[in-house]
Amino acid sequence: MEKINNSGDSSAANRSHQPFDGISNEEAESLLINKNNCSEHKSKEMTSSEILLSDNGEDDDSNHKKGLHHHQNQRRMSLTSIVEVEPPSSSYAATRRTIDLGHGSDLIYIQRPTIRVFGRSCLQPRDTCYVASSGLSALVYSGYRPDAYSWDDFPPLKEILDAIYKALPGSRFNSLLLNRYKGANDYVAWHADDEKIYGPTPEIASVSFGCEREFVLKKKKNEGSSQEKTEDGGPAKKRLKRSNKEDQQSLTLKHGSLLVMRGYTQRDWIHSVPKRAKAEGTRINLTFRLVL
Ligand SMILES: O=C(O)CCC(=O)C(=O)O
Ligand SMILES: [Fe+2]
Repeated sequence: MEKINNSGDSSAANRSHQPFDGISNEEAESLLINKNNCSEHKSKEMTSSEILLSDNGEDDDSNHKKGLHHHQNQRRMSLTSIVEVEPPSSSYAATRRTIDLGHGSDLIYIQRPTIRVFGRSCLQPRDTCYVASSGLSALVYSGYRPDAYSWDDFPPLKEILDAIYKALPGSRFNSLLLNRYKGANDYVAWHADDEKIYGPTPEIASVSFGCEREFVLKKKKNEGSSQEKTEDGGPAKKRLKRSNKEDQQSLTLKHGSLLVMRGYTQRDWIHSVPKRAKAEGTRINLTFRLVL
């Protein structure tokens, strides 16, 4: 992610944008926030206990000091318990430095993980968290390899997954990338989720909570698209430079919505959630994926 990948063809892809009824109010509330359209209602800033997992470590190390606060007997975990989970140990170690000043003084410095964009190292412009079944191939994107949390730590995620299965019979997902957009300036840059671990036609189920945001798709620019190939698979026609309406799609992803990207969407299209000045509230997005 965070990368522009212009490789691949450009055949049309299956997309759907449907109301996602699978999540009860209670469920949504336990996961979130503010159901208002944030451009109409200024959202209250989330308190620290409401903030979903952040791997940025930029505030302090209090979450880590508090240690695990799993309320395992609780049917639904509150956001508080989701927040106060220690990150998986190796990424934690990689981004945390202790400096012993001697004589009983020390410093702890926690670096927010960086990604690489156009060869440059930068901070992710949103917070992320990766949850995956054990034993799967590692996810690596933009030079960043997040460690995976366990599903068992977050019962609400399993319930959301069950609701997705009801909406999408026959689907299967074993991993999840969570994105938290804290406000107008958080975004995800143009990219395709075309990592090999997802296979050639990944199905990605994307559930949104909180502030609605625009989701934009753009057809990849490469020649040799499947649409442009001749029936016998011969050379593609030269592509016209100007883009037309069919080359772009834009959807508003509302609170509680489910968007499914399927078929060759990742091969042939790139997508983004751009910065939007009016999107003042926090948005949580969960993308369920199948690592093959
Ligand atoms: O937040 C969204 O709706 C999209 C997130 C996304 O594209 C991703 O996680 O790969
Ligand atoms: Fe994506």
